[in-house]
Amino acid sequence: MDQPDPTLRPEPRPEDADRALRPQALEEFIGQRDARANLRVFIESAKRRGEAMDHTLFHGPPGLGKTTLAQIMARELGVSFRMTSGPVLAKAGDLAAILTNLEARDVLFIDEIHRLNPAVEEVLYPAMEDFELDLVIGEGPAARTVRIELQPFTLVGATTRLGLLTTPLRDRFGIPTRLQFYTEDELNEIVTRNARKLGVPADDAGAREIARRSRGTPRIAGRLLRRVVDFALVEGDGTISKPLADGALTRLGVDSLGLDGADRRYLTFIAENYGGGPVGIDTISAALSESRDAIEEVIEPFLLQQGLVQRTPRGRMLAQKAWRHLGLEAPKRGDQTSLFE
Ligand SMILES: Nc1ncnc2c1ncn2[C@@H]1O[C@H](COP(=O)(O)OP(=O)(O)OP(=O)(O)O)[C@@H](O)[C@H]1O
Ligand SMILES: [Mg+2]
Repeated sequence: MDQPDPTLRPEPRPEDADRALRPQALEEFIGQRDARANLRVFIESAKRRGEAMDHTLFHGPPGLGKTTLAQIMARELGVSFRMTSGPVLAKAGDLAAILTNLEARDVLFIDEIHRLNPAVEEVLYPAMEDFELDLVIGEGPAARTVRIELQPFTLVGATTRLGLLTTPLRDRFGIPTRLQFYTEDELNEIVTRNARKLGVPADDAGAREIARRSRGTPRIAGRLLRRVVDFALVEGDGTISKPLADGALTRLGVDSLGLDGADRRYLTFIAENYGGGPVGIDTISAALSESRDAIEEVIEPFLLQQGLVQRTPRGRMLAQKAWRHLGLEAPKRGDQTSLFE
């Protein structure tokens, strides 16, 4: 089975040379209006009080700006940014070493926080709540606990899977923030600005074409822009117009809704093998050779948001819009059809 083109997936890739394009200040960060407005207040308040800002949890699909916002928070708070991730913190001691090295009000960013080892998570609770660390030293009857005071700090967690967080951990975040897919207008602004930064200007229709086909995701917009820039420089006149963007994106296999090969395989499978569903996630996962996690975290959120697919208790179902997009005729289901229009 053909593998999805990694360029078009929202997960981070090593070749993401997007540091130059990453917004550095809250002011430069486009979109996520509500989250941004709230963060501005909480950051300003923490600064006026001279205290560490409350622990903040960013959740939402990959590539929407969780890491970027965490970095911006540290910069706006004027503190250091320390970064680690759930899978990297294997032992309680790993986390303890990081926590004891934090300075007052620092931001500690834990990416993929839903993948913390339970023993490490135990250490995190008192650290988040009381800025204290209970360390067990030694083993067996000689074991004893020492309590270490920590500097007050801000934990910023990020996860694509809020549902996998334990309740005690979730409850310890004062500021839970859900990131949303970006609108076409917001992505248009991001693409226009980034094209200018890359020295290859885009006219409005050109930028909009890239925005429309970026799956609501700035990371994908950044990647598609870089590829379109290549076409503009080599086969075009060094600027991005709609025909140029359209031609480049079509050659990259990005369709008019921004769906890539994996998305289309998912939709086509349900259409052709299950008459539009319902079909269970495990069946889809086995048939497409994609992990269930990848389907739930990466493929489905955008298809659900676009109203192409519905989640029902009996499984996934295609909506009318998906049939239209695939250019297929939806089977007649009697009175059920209207439910999924
Ligand atoms: N609001 C924005 N404006 C401009 N660029 C953005 C914005 N949000 C994100 N980006 C860009 O999109 C890319 C992905 O952002 P980021 O790494 O913060 O996503 P993420 O949510 O942490 O993803 P993951 O879940 O995979 O870790 C970065 O290159 C960043 O520069
Ligand atoms: Mg990230």
